[in-house]
Amino acid sequence: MTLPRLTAIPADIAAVTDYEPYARERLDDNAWAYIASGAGDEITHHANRGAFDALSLNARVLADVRGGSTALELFGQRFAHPIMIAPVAYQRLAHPDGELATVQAAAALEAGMMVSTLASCRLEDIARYAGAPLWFQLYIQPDRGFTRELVQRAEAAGYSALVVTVDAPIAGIRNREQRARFHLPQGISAVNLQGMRAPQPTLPPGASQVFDGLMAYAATWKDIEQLRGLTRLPLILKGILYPDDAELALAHGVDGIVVSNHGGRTLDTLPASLHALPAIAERVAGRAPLLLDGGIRRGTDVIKALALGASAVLVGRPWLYGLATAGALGVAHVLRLLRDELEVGMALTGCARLGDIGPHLIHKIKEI
Ligand SMILES: Cc1cc2nc3c(=O)[nH]c(=O)nc-3n(C[C@H](O)[C@H](O)[C@H](O)COP(=O)(O)O)c2cc1C
Ligand SMILES: CC(C)CC(=O)C(=O)O
Repeated sequence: MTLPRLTAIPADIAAVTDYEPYARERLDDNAWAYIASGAGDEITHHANRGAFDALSLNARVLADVRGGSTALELFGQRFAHPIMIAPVAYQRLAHPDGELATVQAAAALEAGMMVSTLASCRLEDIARYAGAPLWFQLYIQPDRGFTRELVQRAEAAGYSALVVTVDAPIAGIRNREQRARFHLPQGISAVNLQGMRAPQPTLPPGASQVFDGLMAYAATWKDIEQLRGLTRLPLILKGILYPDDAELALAHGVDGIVVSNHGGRTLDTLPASLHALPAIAERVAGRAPLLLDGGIRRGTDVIKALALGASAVLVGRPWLYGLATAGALGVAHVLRLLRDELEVGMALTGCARLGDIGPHLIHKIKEI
């Protein structure tokens, strides 16, 4: 038995993590296994949080922060704050209104939003509610002609950047999903992929199901080169953790990078995304904006990510739990909490602008 959605926010939801138990009571075991889980032993999923908790901030006192602002510009687009809605598949698993509720909350809170290729609502319907930049997250499909059409549909609907997720050419080993026998319930599907041909490679005897089957049509750098030629939209790669890949991305004309381990849902034991960020920031050296996701649960986490080289962050599960608990209201509240916490954190670290946040804010224990 699952509980009904809330229509008002109770006082005991004071931080975004307070939504998790509320969401659990409102989702069945099937949806919960998909939404909350990570890959394998969930080591990376937990490491994402641990990395933020292990860093301390330096306070700065008596700074004049009047007139301060969290605004920024990315790829020529203006954002009121650097907290974005990460692409998340099948949001109707969390709430019947799915992505339509999320985009309305994002619009109200002026949050940029990335819409998944695997959205459970039509990308054109979602775009109607956009209030801040809406970016399309692309999973390159085995049918490359269909992939091109999808990009053209997103462009025509007004999406203002293309975020190609490159870290999940095949699903990770999701044991929690397997144990719960996760399946998409009837009526929830990747509606934007309707009509696509799904080529089935015939495997010669002895061939590998993974290398020759599941990976037979996986994207490579060649596809990024082709996409670069296909679209004038800013092209961002999501799921880079290794500096050499960041370098390759730039060499292929990519405009931005999301440092991400997919919320710990692809390869378990990858490093925490926060730990991967400094080496990538060093290699990229300001040639393209970096975004980061994985484990952001507090405004202070946003400050830590920006201090280590990110320009903005993406948030996944927290607002999904808000969506499951109270629909658009819950998503909006999660965004509000994070933005308020960011402003308080900036004020207490003496930062009037995002540009004032830098490595000096990360506390280093002096060796004695
Ligand atoms: C239920 C769920 C579905 C996801 N679906 C997608 C997706 O379709 N495309 C994608 O690029 N990332 C997807 N992600 C990963 C998120 O975009 C993001 O990288 C991750 O959730 C960030 O970590 P966090 O949940 O700790 O904030 C998904 C994450 C979750 C939790
Ligand atoms: C099919 C999956 C790879 C979709 C996804 O991105 C996720 O569940 O994290």
